[in-house]
Amino acid sequence: MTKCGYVSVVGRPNAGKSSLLNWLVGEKIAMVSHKANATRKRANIIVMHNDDQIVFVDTPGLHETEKLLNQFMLDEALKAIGDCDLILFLAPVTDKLTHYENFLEKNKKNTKHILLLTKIDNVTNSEVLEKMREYRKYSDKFEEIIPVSIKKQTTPSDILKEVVKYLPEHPYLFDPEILTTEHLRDIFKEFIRESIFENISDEIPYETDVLINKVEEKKDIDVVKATIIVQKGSQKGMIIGKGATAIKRIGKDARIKIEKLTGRKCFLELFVSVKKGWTKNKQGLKDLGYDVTF
Ligand SMILES: Nc1nc2c(ncn2[C@@H]2O[C@H](COP(=O)(O)OP(=O)(O)OP(=O)(O)O)[C@@H](O)[C@H]2O)c(=O)[nH]1
Repeated sequence: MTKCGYVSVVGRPNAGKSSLLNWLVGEKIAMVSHKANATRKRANIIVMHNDDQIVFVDTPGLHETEKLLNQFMLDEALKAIGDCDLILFLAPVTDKLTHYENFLEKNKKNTKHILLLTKIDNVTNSEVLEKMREYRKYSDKFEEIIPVSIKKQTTPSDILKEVVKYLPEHPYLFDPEILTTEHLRDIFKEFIRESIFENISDEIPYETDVLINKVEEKKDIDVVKATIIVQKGSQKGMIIGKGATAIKRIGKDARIKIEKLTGRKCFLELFVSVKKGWTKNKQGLKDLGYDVTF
C-alpha cells in the first residue's frame, strides 16, 4: 500500500518555506522572495518520493498583526495546520525558541510535527549542535529534529524519506503526473508578484496585488494580460518608473519565468491600477480572489 498525506510547511515569514518547497519539488513552482509575507495563498505542491505521495500545503508565515490581510494569512496558516497529517515547522537555526514555543501553543490538535532547523549553512556545526541541544527540552513534542540547508549538506530525499514515515497508508490523492493543483493563472500571478518584489524596493510590494485579466493560448504564443493593483497614485508611479523602465523590468522578469515553466513563448502585457485601501477591505480582498471566510 502506498503512503499519501497532507503536510503543512509552517514558520515565521522568511523562515525559508518557499525555498524549501522549491528545493523539494526540484522545479520552480512555489514563490520565493527575499521579503516577508510573500506567500499569501495556500497552494498544494505534490511531491512523489519513490511510490509515496506527499501533498505539501504552502502556508503564509505564522504571525499576528493588525492588518486584515495579515489576519487572513494567519487564519489560512491555522486552517492548514488543522487538516494535515504532518507539519514541518521551519526554525532558522539563528532564531530563538520563542517562535517554536508560540507554534506549540497554537498547535491545539497536537498534529505531529518535524522540526527543521533551517539555513544551517549560515553557522558552524557546533552552533547547530548547540541549538539542537536547546530544543531538546521539547523532544516529547516533536517527532524529529532535522538540521537542513538547501545550499549544502542535505539532500531533498533526506527530508522526504523522514516525512513519509509519518504519513498514513492511503491511495494517491492526486494524479502523480500533476505537479501542482494551483491553476496556471495563479502561478503566473505569483511570478508577476515575485518580479515586483525583486524589482521594487520599500514597502510598496506588500501593498500591491496582481489580477490576471486574460490568458489566451495562441498557436505558438501565450498572451497574458494582467493588472498590478496598488493603493495610491504615488505607488503607481513607482511601479511604472521613469520612462516605464520599472514596469518593463518587472514584465520581462515575469515573462522569462512564465516561459521557463510552460516551455512556450509568452507575450505579457501589464497594466497598473489604483484601488484605495484594498488590504483593509474584505470586499477588496474578495475581488482579488482571496477566499475570505472570517
Ligand atoms: N543561507 C541559506 N539561505 C536560505 C536557505 N533557505 C532559504 N534561504 C533564504 O531565506 C530567505 C527567505 O526564504 P523564503 O523561502 O522566501 O522564506 P518564506 O518562509 O517562504 O517566506 P514568506 O513567504 O515571506 O513566509 C531567502 O532569501 C532564501 O534565499 C538556506 O538553506 N540557506
